[in-house]
Amino acid sequence: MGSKYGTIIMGPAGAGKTTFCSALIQHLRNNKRSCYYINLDPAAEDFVYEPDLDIKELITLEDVMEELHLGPNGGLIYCFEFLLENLDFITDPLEQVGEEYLIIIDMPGQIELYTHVPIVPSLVKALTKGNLNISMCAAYLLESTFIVDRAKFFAGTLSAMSAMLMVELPHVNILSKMDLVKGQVARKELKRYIEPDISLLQDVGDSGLVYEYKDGVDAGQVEEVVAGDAFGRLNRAVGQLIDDFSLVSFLKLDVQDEDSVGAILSYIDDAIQFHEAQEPREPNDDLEVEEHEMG
Ligand SMILES: Nc1nc2c(ncn2[C@@H]2O[C@H](COP(=O)(O)OP(=O)(O)OP(=O)(O)O)[C@@H](O)[C@H]2O)c(=O)[nH]1
Repeated sequence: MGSKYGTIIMGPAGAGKTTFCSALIQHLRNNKRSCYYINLDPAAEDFVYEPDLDIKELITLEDVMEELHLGPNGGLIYCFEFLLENLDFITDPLEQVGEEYLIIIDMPGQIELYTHVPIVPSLVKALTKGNLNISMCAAYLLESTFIVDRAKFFAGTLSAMSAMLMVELPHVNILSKMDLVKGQVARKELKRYIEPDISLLQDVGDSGLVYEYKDGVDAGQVEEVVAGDAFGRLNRAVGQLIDDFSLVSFLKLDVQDEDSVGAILSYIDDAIQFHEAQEPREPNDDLEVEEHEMG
């Protein structure tokens, strides 16, 4: 079975997707592995590594907004609908990509593309089924700085869960920008976010406090949260939902640390079963197959 392997990098705007792609490409190069980098953000401009395939060669957000008088979000949806109508733009070049490559797809940050409209699910289906049959996982990034606001962190966790359910791929969830989480209290508390602990939400309701880790320093008690009963009940219900499904846990990413990038790559490799396919075949394997077919 010939196959192809890839990962689609998703997450909210500014979560560090493109930065992670660059770190991943660098790490793959250091380890003499090949990759095929695709940019699907029709507004992205600055890349450390030039993409092998860039949606801007097909359509740009700037042109769409100007010619069709659309805003940035409507324009982005249009760009993706256009891509879906011209899928050979992406499928044709991918036909040529060998199984030793890791295909990396860098997505835009508008999460409505995964959660509100079935655009990304349709794209994923086209890549993972049919001729291409790419073994693919999603890497979903959420900023670790979100932990300054627990409700925001859980909202982010919910959107990760929603994306998981929509795209139906194995998911690797990542807390990015770990270099910004400093200070002992922050590090200690972080464990409760890696496997989201719903009592964190309860704590907010009970104490009425949130903590700010400003520039990595614990700034302590900075804000009163008016946690009315209804808000508290909603938080608990959302927390319970996340807990019941036990779907979301996070890996920590520090892009400056090669080991951290390597660790995440090994989760991605496992999710897409990359290494199983790369194992060298014994010379006799082919013989056995032939004998079996003949017999
Ligand atoms: N300190 C720190 N900053 C980071 C890290 N990763 C990304 N950034 C910064 O965060 C900002 C956004 O990073 P990007 O990689 O462009 O994020 P993105 O998710 O691709 O953004 P969109 O494509 O706009 O959704 C940039 O200013 C980066 O320099 C990180 O690990 N640590």
